[in-house]
Amino acid sequence: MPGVPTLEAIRRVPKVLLHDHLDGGLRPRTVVELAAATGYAGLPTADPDELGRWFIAAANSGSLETYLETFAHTCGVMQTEEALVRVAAEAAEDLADDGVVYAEVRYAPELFVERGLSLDTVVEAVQQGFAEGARRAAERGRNIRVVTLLCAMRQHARALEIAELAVRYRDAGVGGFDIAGPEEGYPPTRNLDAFEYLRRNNAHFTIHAGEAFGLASIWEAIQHCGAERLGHGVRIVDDVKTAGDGHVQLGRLASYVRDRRIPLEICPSSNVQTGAARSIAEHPIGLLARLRFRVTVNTDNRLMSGCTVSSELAALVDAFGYGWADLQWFTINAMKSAFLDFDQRLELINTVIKPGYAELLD
Ligand SMILES: O=c1[nH]cnc2c1ncn2[C@@H]1O[C@H](CO)[C@@H](O)[C@H]1O
Ligand SMILES: [Zn+2]
Repeated sequence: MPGVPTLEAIRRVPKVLLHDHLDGGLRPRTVVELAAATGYAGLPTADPDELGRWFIAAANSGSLETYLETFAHTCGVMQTEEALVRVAAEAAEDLADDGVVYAEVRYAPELFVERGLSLDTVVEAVQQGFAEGARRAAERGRNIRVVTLLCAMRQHARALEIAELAVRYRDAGVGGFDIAGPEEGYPPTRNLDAFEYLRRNNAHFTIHAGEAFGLASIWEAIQHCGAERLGHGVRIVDDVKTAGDGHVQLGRLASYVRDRRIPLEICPSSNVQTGAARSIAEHPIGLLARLRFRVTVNTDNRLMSGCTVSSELAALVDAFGYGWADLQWFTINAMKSAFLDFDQRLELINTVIKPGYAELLD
């Protein structure tokens, strides 16, 4: 089936996901059922279809801060071990059904302790859920490997504690660390102690930067904090100048990011919803991919954007005319950038990804 990649065909090829939030990927029906089971009374509606539409509309706000308000409801229903196990298991199954073969799913453990769970219990419940979900998917012939990333929230002051948690569980499925939450007013250097601790312990971390705020945030994340990857990072285009004759010139920071092959975890639909990009067609990913930055394509929040990895890729095919070779490039970029041992990354590239695209490339 070479030719233009359709959504159905894209769903069948192996894909890799590096930036997906556990609390942004629940099934609407699960939110409703967990609200009933746990006594959470804050949902705007108990009808799953309506609720799904509500999340997308509410997240379509044009600002990161308003977009983030929708997480009160998902976190509200994720305060018990049973709920965490179920949400993680369903996430693994949904990603596997979309053809994702390797995923890094992130969440902030500190958001799930409102009813007395300990941080350790939260991590163990989520790991159990992913193991169960991956096993159920494998029974249906869908193999997926899921690694978790622990986020600290920028506006709280628990980053060091969460970094320690990530290191404590690194041999139990936790692949790394991240900071999330509102970007403006919360520069990554506020959490320098956490990043220094992680580096001393040879641990992996990415930082949400260059989404709602610009180059200063990206520069701090890389040069002060030592981030290996950038969550979003789209604002790096502010350091790329295109002259009237089409000549493109990279500033020092953009050059550094490209030269060092620092992965950009791009989430197109999410960026349109928060106002970081005007539309998919005008999204900086087109330019960044053309300039051969280490671009990866991600969902961010499947519930709030009503998307999957396949639908994000299909939207890019529509907007930029990408073919199978481009989709394989995004996928291999992501696999190369994963917080996974080098030999395991290589094995997935050679035994799963390349064979999955081989007959589509002419
Ligand atoms: O695009 C984003 N930028 C910054 N923070 C985000 C984004 N998406 C989700 N979260 C935040 O990350 C927390 C942990 O998963 C979520 O609760 C949400 O507040
Ligand atoms: Zn994110």
